[in-house]
This record gives sequence, structure tokens and C-alpha cells, in this order.
Amino acid sequence: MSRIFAIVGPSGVGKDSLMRAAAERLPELHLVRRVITRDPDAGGEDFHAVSRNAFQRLRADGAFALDWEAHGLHYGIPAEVELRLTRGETVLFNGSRAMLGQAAAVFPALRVVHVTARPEVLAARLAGRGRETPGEIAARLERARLALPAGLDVAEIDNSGALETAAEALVALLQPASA
Ligand SMILES: Nc1ncnc2c1ncn2[C@@H]1O[C@H](COP(=O)(O)OP(=O)(O)O)[C@@H](O)[C@H]1O
Ligand SMILES: O=P(O)(O)OC[C@H]1O[C@H](OP(=O)(O)OP(=O)(O)O)[C@H](O)[C@@H]1O
Repeated sequence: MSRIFAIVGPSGVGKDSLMRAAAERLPELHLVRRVITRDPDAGGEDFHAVSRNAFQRLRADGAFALDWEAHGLHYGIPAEVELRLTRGETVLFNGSRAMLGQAAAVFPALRVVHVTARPEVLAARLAGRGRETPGEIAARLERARLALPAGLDVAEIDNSGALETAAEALVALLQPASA
């Protein structure tokens, strides 16, 4: 049976790190490679970098199952995810808390993993990652406490401590038996 999980939470909480750690343990997982209007050399997650114009063309051509704008960037989830779901795969994507209502409308079986960490931990991780400027980091910390929409199937994982601990919690959630 196919399953799709949105991994959400504040910037710097460790969403991408956790997705990668889970995929190391469960190689059958499909981690979505997002299309983003971000500098291709920005580092961090593996993503497909495009210009704003290219993004709009892709969007108009129906290349995305879901897309949104945040942090001044456009993000797209490739439409091929739908094909993977029809094949029975388990799909994980790094999602936006603000866009979960729309995501659940597109993927009715959507399950949400909400990753949290203490505020001082977030600030240290964003600074350590070094992908954003101090101004961008401040804006991301402002958004850290954004609430999730009601009515969704949400599991919580605290990643304030060791990545290994949170990764084990994620792997446990992803086991088919807990589906
Ligand atoms: N549990 C953890 N302990 C220490 N560092 C972590 C942990 N989780 C993530 N990090 C680091 O924090 C930074 C942000 O993680 P990242 O996965 O990019 O977060 P997000 O995708 O949520 O923005 C990265 O430098 C990552 O290596
Ligand atoms: O509505 P929100 O939950 O605040 O999310 C806004 C955006 O932030 C994250 O993106 P991105 O991966 O660029 O940022 P991050 O790695 O710093 O989390 C997330 O994937 C969304 O695209």
C-alpha cells in the first residue's frame, strides 16, 4: 500500500537530516527531490535548482503535484510522485506547515510528521548550517512557532537531542506495521 508523509517543522529543525537518516535505514523509501528557485550552490538538501521563469513554465505545464512559496522561494513537488504512489511506494517530502491543508487536498492519505526542537537549538543549527544570511536566519526563527492546521494525522518528533534518537523515532513511524 502506498503511503505519503510530509516532514514539517521549523527551519533548521533537522527535516532533511532526518529524512536522509531514515532512508539509510529504509532504502525503499523515496525522498522527493524538490524543485526550488534557489541558488544551485546553496548546499543542504539535494534539490533541482531552477530560475523563477523556469519554475513558472514547469508549473504551467503541470510538472508539479503541489507547489508553494516561502522564504521568498518557490518550491515544487514533482508530479511523478503520483506515479510512485500508484506503484505502492512510500514517499517522504520536506513540506510547509502553512501549506498542509493544500497538501492534504492533493494527497488525501497524507500523514504529517511534525519535527520540533527547542528555540536555542534551532538558532544554533541554522547558524551552523551556514546556508542563510543572519537576516534570513532571523526571519526563519520568527516563523518557528507556526501552528499546524487542525484535522490532520500528525505525529510529533522532538529533534532537540541526538539525530540518531530522532531518526529511530522516525523509522519506527515509517514501519509499515504502524501505517
Ligand atoms: N539532532 C541533530 N543534532 C545536531 N545537529 C543536527 C541535528 N539535526 C540536524 N542537525 C544539523 O542542523 C542543521 C539543519 O538541519 P537540516 O536537516 O538542514 O534542517 P531543516 O531541513 O529542517 O531546515 C544542519 O546543519 C544539520 O546537520
Ligand atoms: O510553512 P513552513 O513550515 O514555515 O515552511 C516553509 C518552507 O520552509 C521549508 O523550506 P526549506 O527547506 O527551504 O527551509 P529549511 O531547510 O530551512 O527548513 C519548508 O520545506 C517549506 O518549504
